[in-house]
Amino acid sequence: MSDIQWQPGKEYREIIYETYEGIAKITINRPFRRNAFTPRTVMEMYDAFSEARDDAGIGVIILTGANHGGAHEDEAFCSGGDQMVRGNGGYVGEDNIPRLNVLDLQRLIRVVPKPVIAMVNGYAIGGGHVLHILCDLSIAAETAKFGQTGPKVGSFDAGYGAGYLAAMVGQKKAREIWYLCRQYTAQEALEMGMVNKVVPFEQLETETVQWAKEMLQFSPTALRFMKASFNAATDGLAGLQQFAGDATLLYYTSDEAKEGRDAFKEKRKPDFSKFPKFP
Ligand SMILES: CC(C)(COP(=O)(O)OP(=O)(O)OC[C@H]1O[C@@H](n2cnc3c(N)ncnc32)[C@H](O)[C@@H]1OP(=O)(O)O)[C@@H](O)C(=O)NCCC(=O)NCCSC(=O)CCC(=O)c1ccccc1C(=O)O
Repeated sequence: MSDIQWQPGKEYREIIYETYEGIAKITINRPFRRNAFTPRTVMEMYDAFSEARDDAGIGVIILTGANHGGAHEDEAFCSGGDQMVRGNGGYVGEDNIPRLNVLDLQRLIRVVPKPVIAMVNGYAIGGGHVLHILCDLSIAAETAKFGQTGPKVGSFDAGYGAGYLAAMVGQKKAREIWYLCRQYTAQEALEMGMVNKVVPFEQLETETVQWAKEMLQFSPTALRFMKASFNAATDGLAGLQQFAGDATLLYYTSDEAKEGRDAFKEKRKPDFSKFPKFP
């Protein structure tokens, strides 16, 4: 898709993890099923996002789908849960336990304190559509298609897939998307505010990496707080917890907080008198 020299990272079975100059790229690699996810795919994505989160050299994460080598119109970002492994109580993996573990991944994409870009190379459908919605930014190929299928296949996402989508595109449009199970073009997704930019398929990766590089020039702490503050506005107490956690992290790095810690360790009374009481 581009001539960017991605470096291979940790190895997985159903996804690919690569890095390039501060950017991590996570690619769902099940093109024969339009990149539908199994419990294993989701566990691997969870692990890869955690890997990118813990790596202090990584500032931006890209999520995308593997191409299967057909016409661009056939490519997929992700077609949601793999219906072939859907059992009674969720999606069944090799351990025979039925799971809806994509919900854990949704939370992680929200709370990972680095911008996540959905590089939508083709179909973003069902649970795959929800994943792109949850990413901080979405860059789409002109040929990408968007939509929910829940009511058609006996499923629904009444969490982020409904409420956060409605916050993004408006109540009427979100209801249309879910009630009618239609597919929308990349241009329509752009007009609805679900996508930041649409480019020809051939330029998708170069454009996405360019957006990542622009953000990498900026203060990671400022970007972290902006992400947390956008989440706090929509995620209730869980959003506030994330924002509060970031504030605590920043506070831990201050001499004022260190005085409290050091006084405890040195078995003395803390002296906070020297710290300014800002207006
Ligand atoms: C994506 C399509 C529109 C692509 O169409 P097309 O290019 O014509 O390709 P096909 O010939 O249909 O597909 C090629 C090949 O892939 C198989 N396949 C495609 N999608 C899936 C899938 N999701 N699961 C299993 N297999 C799939 C297809 O059968 C073909 O295989 P062959 O062997 O070659 O025949 C189109 O494929 C399509 O519409 N796919 C289905 C989309 C869909 O309905 N997805 C499921 C939605 S429900 C969901 O994702 C639940 C997610 C979830 O876990 C969840 C749980 C709880 C709360 C929230 C969620 C959440 O939503 O995240």
